[in-house]
This record gives sequence, C-alpha cells and structure tokens, in this order.
Amino acid sequence: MTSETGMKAIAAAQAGVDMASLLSDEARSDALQFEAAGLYLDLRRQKLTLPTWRALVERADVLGVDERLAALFAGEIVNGTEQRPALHPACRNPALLGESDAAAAMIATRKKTRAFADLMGRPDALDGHPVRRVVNIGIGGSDLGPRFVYDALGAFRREGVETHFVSNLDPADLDDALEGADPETTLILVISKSFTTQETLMNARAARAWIVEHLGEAGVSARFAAATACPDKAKTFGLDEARIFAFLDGVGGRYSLWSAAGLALETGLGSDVFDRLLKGAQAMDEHVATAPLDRNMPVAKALIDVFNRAGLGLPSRCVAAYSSRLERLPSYLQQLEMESLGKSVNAEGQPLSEGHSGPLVWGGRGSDLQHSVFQWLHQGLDEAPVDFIAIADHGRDDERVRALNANLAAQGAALTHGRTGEGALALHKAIRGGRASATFVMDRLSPETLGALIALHEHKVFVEAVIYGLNPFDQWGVELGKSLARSILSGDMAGFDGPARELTHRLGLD
Ligand SMILES: O=P(O)(O)OC[C@H]1O[C@](O)(CO)[C@@H](O)[C@@H]1O
Repeated sequence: MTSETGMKAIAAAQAGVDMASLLSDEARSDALQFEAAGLYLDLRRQKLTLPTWRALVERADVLGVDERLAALFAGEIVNGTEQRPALHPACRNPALLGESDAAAAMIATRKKTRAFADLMGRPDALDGHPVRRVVNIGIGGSDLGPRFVYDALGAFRREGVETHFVSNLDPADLDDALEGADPETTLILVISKSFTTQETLMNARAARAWIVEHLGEAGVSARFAAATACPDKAKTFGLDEARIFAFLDGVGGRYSLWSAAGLALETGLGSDVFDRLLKGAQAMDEHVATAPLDRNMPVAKALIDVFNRAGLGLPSRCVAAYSSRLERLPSYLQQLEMESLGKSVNAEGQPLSEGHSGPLVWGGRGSDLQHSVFQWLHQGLDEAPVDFIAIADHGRDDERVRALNANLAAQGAALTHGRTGEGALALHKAIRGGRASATFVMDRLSPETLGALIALHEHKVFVEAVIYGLNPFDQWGVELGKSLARSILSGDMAGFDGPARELTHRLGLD
C-alpha cells in the first residue's frame, strides 16, 4: 500500500475554480446534500466541482472503503499494530458479532450496568443512603466522550443526581467536583480502559482518601464503581468485584462511551436515554454500512476532509457548534480525530506523503466564535474550512433562537461570497470569500440525533484512515511523554537535557 491518494492531482484538475459560481449547478447541488439518521449535511459550500466530487468517490471505491467498512462491522482485526478489532459498532449492536463470546460479554455487562444505574433512583443505594452526586474520574476517551454527551443531553438529566467529571492532576479539579458534596451520598466512578493511567489512578486514590477520611474504610466499597478492560487491576486497587464493569480490549478508549465506560451516562441520564443514544448511533451505522458511496454521509464528509487537507493543503478545520450544549464537541473531536489520524506512517510503517494525515481540529461555540476567531477566518491570510453545526428547533419560540441560527446561516454565506470593500477603507473592508464550509443540521438535539452525530464522526475518521492508508486505532505517540514523566517523578534524570533538569529543579521536583 502507498500513502499517495491522488488528491493533489484531483485538486490540480480544478485549479482556479470559482466557488460562488458552482452554486447554480443543480446536479452538483443534488450530489452534495445528504440526509441520514435524523441529520442533514450540506456540502455545497465546499471548494469542489462536480467532476472533482465524482473523482473523490471513485478514489473511495478504488481504495476499498466498502470492504474496509464491512471488515469493521464484522469485528475483523482492523487495528493492525495492536492486532485487535474495533468493537464500538458492536457495543451499539452486539448482534454484529453473532453468537460469539464477545457479544455475550457485551450483553451481560450491559445488563449489569443497567441494574446498577437503576440503583440511582433508590433511597438506599449507597449503604442506606441515596446517590446525590456522581464523580466520574477518567481522562482522554474515559472522560471526553461521556462528559460531552452529559453536557449535550443536559435536558435529559436524571433528577436529584448531579454528575461531575474529573480528569486533571491539578488537585483543584477533584476539589471542585467534591465541593459541597456529602460523602455519604457521593458515588465515585473510576473509568480507565487500562487501569494504569497515572492521572486517573492518582485522582481515584485522592477520592478514596476523601471517603475514608469521612466514612472510614467501610464506606469505600459501596461508593466506588469502575469500568475497565482490566478488571483484575481494578480489584487489586481495592474495588468490589460486583461494582467492576468490564468492557473488551477491542473497544478503543476514544470510541468507548458506548460501552461500560459510558457508565456516568447511564447513572446520570438513565438507561433509557442511553439506549436512545445507542439507537441513534446504530441508525448511522446502518446508513454507513448500506448507502452507496456517493450517497453516504460519513464517506462524503471523509472525502471532503481528506480533499481539503491533502488536496488543497489546508492544515486545520474549525468546528463551530451553534449550541451551548454542544460546546464540548470540538474537544471531543480533537481526541477522536487527532489521536486517530495524527500519524506519520501508514499501516505498513511507510512514511505518509505530505498532508496525508489528519488536520488540527479546533473550534467552539457559535455565535461566541464570531467575536473571537471569525475575523481570522474571513480576512486572515491562512485558511481553514468550517463545519457549522445547527439545531433547527431549540425547543422554544424565542427571538434569541432565531438570531442564533440567522448568525449561522449568515456566516456560511459570508465565507463563500465575501464582499467588495467600499469607501476610503475599501481595502480593509474587502473580504475575499471563496472559503469552504459544511453545514450539519439536526432537527432537535435528542439522544438519537446526538448518537448519530457522534457515530457519523467515528465512521468519517475510519474512512479517512482508509484513504490515507493509516491505522486510526493506535496512539503510540502519546507513550513517550508518559514514560519520561514517570522517570522524572522517580528522580531518574539520566538522559534528560539541560532545560529539562533546570525545569525539574525550578518546579521543585528534585
Ligand atoms: O482509559 P485509560 O486506559 O485510562 O486511557 C485514557 C486515555 O489515554 C490514552 O491512552 C492516551 O492519551 C487515550 O487513548 C485514552 O483514551
């Protein structure tokens, strides 16, 4: 396999294209709008002609996207460097794995997490006390997914139970989560696939010490639960086996919110809401697995993102969600996309060509972004495509909702068309336009549409990886820093350079 995708040649064939004039091409308009699983996607504001779009779809076909998707859904080994399948679709639908041990394990764990989540409504859930606060301790995939979904589904939260998320080693993170909490009514969830992650274990130890300080050792077992792929390590940590929820090694950390790692969602939103989230994701799974390549929403978005990065050479993408509840979408996508696609070699270990790995993903909440970074997007010398995420119905008839969505619609048009400056400041006021954007619309922010939106991005990343020829399921790049930090902590500074030694001293670590 080679990392050459032909994207540069495809882009060169449409050099000098005028984006605004493409909008009147009806066949192109039909080809670049998609609907699936409650989502609408408009790609008409991308910088590509209809022949270019057709060439991209052909590349997807030639590179075997259909076959790779089939392998993913069949639970085959798609993570070559770790010799694992990627089982997140099966978390949504264990039947994909047939009558296998893996499917049975998934079903059994789900039964166990559901029963555990049902405890949340009981007045005696924790040794005779109700649960009032849940603290989810985890980092990376064991934090970002559940935290994002919990925020996004703020309208669906279980009454009487508040959930806090702790990921950072800064003690202020746990302090804030425990502020005002009653130890008797507080449940700590330790979420770690490996159960070796420094941040998570240190915070879990600190939370344990807090419980012991107030309730003694006897208070621990009822107030701790864990989700992990390494249940033995959770047992060694001193947790009660009945409250350890195992998920499979084949579920990648950044794809794990659908598994027991999403325990905070079952406890905080309820199992029925969690089911609806899974159903929404499953609807997107069915779409990606069955729709033809040229009508397939995740495939289309993947092709556009690869084209922008490898064809047009744009090194980043801005995600602008016009919804406060979706504010964490960009940070969630940062891990999903950058940990998956931030690679320098292809699946065979050969160097990737320039521009043939994932871009920097950044963004935030509209319309706030319009008052910070949009100046750069409209008039800066650098260029980044923008993904707009819109919710048609925010559940209320309110002038602010209309204005919020009017702002979103205006930004896409402004990026496309720009404007000619007038008057004395003509040069300063001129906006070049011709800048690409994509628009997602969900009718409402529901568990189903959210599930579909997340699954769409998971599949998009998978398809991008197929086109680039890289493995999206490993993350060897994060290991070096972890092991160097362990050396510094243990006082082993051999091999460190001068600045590292000085900094260690300045920070009082020696
Ligand atoms: O769930 P764990 O094993 O604690 O890992 C947390 C995170 O650390 C990483 O391995 C590296 O940052 C992520 O991929 C993962 O989501």
